This record gives sequence, structure tokens and C-alpha cells, in this order.
Amino acid sequence: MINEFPQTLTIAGSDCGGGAGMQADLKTMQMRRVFGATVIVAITAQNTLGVQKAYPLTTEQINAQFASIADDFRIRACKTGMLADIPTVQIVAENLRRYDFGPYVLDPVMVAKGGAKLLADDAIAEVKRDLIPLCTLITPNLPETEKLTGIKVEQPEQMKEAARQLQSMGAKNVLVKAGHFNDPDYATDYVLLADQRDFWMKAKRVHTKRTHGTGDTISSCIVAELAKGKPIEEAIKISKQFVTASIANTIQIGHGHGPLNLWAFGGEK
Ligand SMILES: Nc1ncnc2c1ncn2[C@@H]1O[C@H](COP(=O)(O)OP(=O)(O)OP(=O)(O)O)[C@@H](O)[C@H]1O
Ligand SMILES: Cc1ncc(COP(=O)(O)O)c(N)n1
Repeated sequence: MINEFPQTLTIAGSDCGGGAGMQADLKTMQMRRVFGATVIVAITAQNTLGVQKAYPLTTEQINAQFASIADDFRIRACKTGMLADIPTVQIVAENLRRYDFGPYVLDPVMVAKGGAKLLADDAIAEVKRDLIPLCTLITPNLPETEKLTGIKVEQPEQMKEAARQLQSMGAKNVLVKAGHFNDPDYATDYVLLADQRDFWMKAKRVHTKRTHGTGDTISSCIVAELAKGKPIEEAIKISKQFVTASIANTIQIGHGHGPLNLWAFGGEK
């Protein structure tokens, strides 16, 4: 049924503070004019000051949500965010193999801005083995890139080397995000596509601590664009513009790493 409204799915943790996790994903999807559904794998009690508590859901609770989504919706693209621990990574991988939710964007969330662990260290091996081979695109930040590849990234050339390695591990397309890169003037991400074309995406670095949920925002925007049928290169480029505008046009919420202004870029463009 080709005329159905584009439907997307985020498989992620809940951030009760509304700035990251599935809340950031849903808000971004709404702005990009796709329908967003969720499989929640963990509940966090957090705000802009940090993560106070995290409670993973059971595999039964996660399976039930997957079944409900698969029974009724035609998901055209999906993403994963916070996955908490080994059982969660395994059950999510199992469901992604069971159901066809279209292109899959893997945001390998490991540590929150405030320093809290959102993925157990021993689950990284499962992400590499079970999820990377399934994904259409992986979107690690620099610390995640280093953990997944073992390559210390201090120069742009090492971003390229790490991207090639992630591809050899099974990721079809790779976006290495540079929010954590040591460049005071620009945030320049690197993209390596499945057909071996590559490019840099340069944006002025905004000097703000209001960057809660930047990774969720860019990855869920890519999911939305893919669900509307945009080619991956275009989906990634629009999403970089979306996140840059959302960081640059600050809104004042909370007392720490504040959330982005997801209205800044606008909707359908
Ligand atoms: N201060 C900044 N100014 C401009 N762009 C930024 C800034 N910080 C991050 N970005 C951009 O935001 C996007 C997300 O990158 P980042 O490296 O922050 O991801 P992340 O660490 O996974 O985010 P989070 O964990 O907060 O969700 C990238 O396109 C990056 O270049
Ligand atoms: C549930 C959840 N998912 C993802 C993040 C990462 O976002 P950030 O690194 O900006 O804290 C988070 N804090 N909480």
C-alpha cells in the first residue's frame, strides 16, 4: 500500500526530561512529517543535569511491543538508541531479524552527556556482533567510534580509517559524528557510503552546553527522511542541517546540558 503515510520506529530508552532518547526521536520525526512509533527498552529518570536512575525493561515487555508494532504498522525505517545491556541488545537483534522495518539506523549510544553509562561495557561486543551487520547506517560519536574500532581518533584521517573498519565489520554506510572532536571552530562529520563515495559535512561549532540529544536528533531525522524515500546521501545532509539549526538557535530549558530547539530548522523542506 504505497500511499500509506510514512511510518517510522525508534527502539530506545525513555528520557523523562524530554531532551534525548525516544522523546527527542519522536519530536524530530513529528517535525519531519512522518509518523513515529516506539519500542521502549529502558526508562531513565534524567534531566539536563544528568541521569539519576535507569531501569531496563524485561525481554517480555520488549517483545510484546515489537509484536504490537509489527502486527499493525508498516514501518518504513527504524533506529536504535540506548540499549542498556546484553539481554536487551540480543532481544532487539532478534526482533530486527524477525520483522522487516526497512532501513535500520544504528546509533550506538554508550554514555550520556553527563557521563552516565547507557550501555554496559560487556554489551559492546554484542552490538558489534549482532547489530552492526544488520544496519543500513551506523552513526557513532568519537568515543563510540573508538570503543567499536579500537582506533584512537585524534585526526580527520583516523575518522576515515575507523569508518572503513566499521564497514568491514558489516555496516553498509557510516556517519562518524564530530561533536567531540577537538576543533574549536567547526563540527565536521565524516560520511562513508556503501558505494565507497565519501564526504565531509562541515558546520560552524556552536559554543553552548545545550547539546542534550544531538545524536538522537540527527539519527532520527535520517530515519524520517529515509522513510519518505530520500536517498541516503540526501537524508544525511538534510539531517546535518536540521541538527545544526537546532543547536544554533538555543532555547532555555533546565540548568545543565539543555535540549535542542527542534523548531529551528522547520518541517518539510
Ligand atoms: N557544539 C556543536 N556545534 C555544532 N554542531 C555540533 C555541536 N555538537 C555536536 N554537533 C553536531 O551534532 C551532531 C551529533 O554529534 P555528537 O558528536 O554530539 O553526537 P552524540 O555525542 O552522539 O550526541 P548525544 O550523545 O548528545 O545524543 C553531529 O552532526 C555533530 O557534528
Ligand atoms: C534515554 C537516552 N538516550 C540517549 C541519550 C544520549 O543523549 P546525551 O548524550 O545527549 O545525554 C540519553 N541521555 N538518554
